[in-house]
Formats: sequence, structure tokens, C-alpha cells
Amino acid sequence: MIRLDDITLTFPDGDSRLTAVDHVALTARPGTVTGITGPSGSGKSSLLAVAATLIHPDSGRVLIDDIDATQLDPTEATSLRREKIGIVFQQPNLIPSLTATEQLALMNELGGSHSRRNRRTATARAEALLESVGLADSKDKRPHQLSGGQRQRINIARALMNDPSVLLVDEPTSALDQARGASIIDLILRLTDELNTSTLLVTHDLVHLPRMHAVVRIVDGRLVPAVADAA
Ligand SMILES: Nc1ncnc2c1ncn2[C@@H]1O[C@H](COP(=O)(O)OP(=O)(O)OP(=O)(O)O)[C@@H](O)[C@H]1O
Repeated sequence: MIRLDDITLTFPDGDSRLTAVDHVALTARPGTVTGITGPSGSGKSSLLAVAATLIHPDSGRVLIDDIDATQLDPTEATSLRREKIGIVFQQPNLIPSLTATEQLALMNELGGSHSRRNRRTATARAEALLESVGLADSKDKRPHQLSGGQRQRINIARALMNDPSVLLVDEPTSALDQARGASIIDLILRLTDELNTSTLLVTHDLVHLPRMHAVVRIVDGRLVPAVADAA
């Protein structure tokens, strides 16, 4: 479960400050996908970075399974992120020399020590996730041997390696054609249901929004009624 409570985030802007996120409140329950949409520069990625505990907001609370991440020191915040938050960035950023299984297994090595699996269990988990995202036959392939859509599937599987309760996804379809984009959204909806994650998904692609459990729209850092998207 993730709850963003009255989040405000500003950045330095010359002599003053630019408000990227302005008093935003948002809750995503387990097993649901909340779509976040809005114009370019409206604050979507900034909000996701706050939710990911990668940026500390100026004010407000980020509650991950009832733990207030804004009260943690940087080391504690890193542990919380590794154990409870899966992040899918727009660009997969896979490591060229590693196979698909190894990309996922690496997450196990980076995970918190008390949640770390032994190597054999981690490999089994990686292979099961790759099968779940439709890549059972590609587990020994390296990124250059895979299509953009396949790389995005690995990116998603990798984010789920440590059983996060929160899944944060930034523009997962932007580099894909409509059919491949739709199948990535299908995958995120299915995995959210199967793994009971609270999923926040930033997208410009209005065509996918009707399939989400909830949709919010951000304009100039503020949440506005999402019905405007249908217009
Ligand atoms: N690190 C930063 N330093 C200064 N300003 C920033 C920084 N990151 C974002 N901004 C500003 O904050 C505002 C919100 O940016 P953000 O990237 O969150 O928007 P977005 O809705 O994700 O945009 P896009 O859809 O184009 O990715 C913009 O005005 C942007 O210029």
C-alpha cells in the first residue's frame, strides 16, 4: 500500500523556487493500478520520484505499508526502497553483459540482507518471473539479442524480483507501438493482480487509461479531476 499525503516538492529556479508537485494526496491500494497522466512538465515524474523515496519532498508524507519514508535516514530509506518498492524507469537500463536471468538475480544481491535469497532460490525466482512475463525462452539472452518490448518485460520482471508491495512505472509504453504498448499494460495489470502490488503508472497514452482501476491527472503540479481526460 502506498499513500502520498499532502506532498509538495519544489526545485531551485533562479532566485525563487519552482513548485513541481503542489499539495498532492494519493492512495493506491494493493492489487490496483492507478494511472497518472497530465501534460509534459506537469510533475508526473517528480511525483513518482517522491513516491520512490528517491527525492525528499519539501513537505508531506510518503507512507509505504504504513512506514513514513520521509522520517527515515538515507540508509533506512534505501533499505525500504530495496525491499518494498519496484521501479520501472522509462529506459530499461539493462546491463549489456548480463543474461536476462542474471539481470534479475543481480537485484537479489542488491536487496536487503534479511530478504536476500540464496543463489539457487534467486535463480529459480528469476526464471519463474521471466516465464510469467512471457520470456521463458529468452532467459539466457543478453539485451542486444532482445526487442524493445522484450527488454521492457525484463525491466518489469526485474522490478518485481524482491516482492515489492509498491510498483512504480514511468511511461512504459513510450518507446513501443500501440499493440506492444497494450500488451505491456496487460502485463502490468495482470502482475499487479497476481502479486497484489499497489501500482502507480505514469503515462501520456490516454488510450490505456480506461483499463486502470483509477486515474489521476496532474496539471501544474496539482491533481485535477481525471474526467477531463475523456474530453
Ligand atoms: N531536477 C530538477 N531541477 C529543477 N527543475 C526540475 C527538476 N526536475 C523537474 N523539474 C521541473 O519540475 C517540473 C515538473 O517536471 P516533471 O519531470 O516532473 O514533469 P513530467 O510531468 O514528468 O513531464 P514529462 O511528461 O515531460 O516527463 C518541470 O517544470 C521541470 O522543469
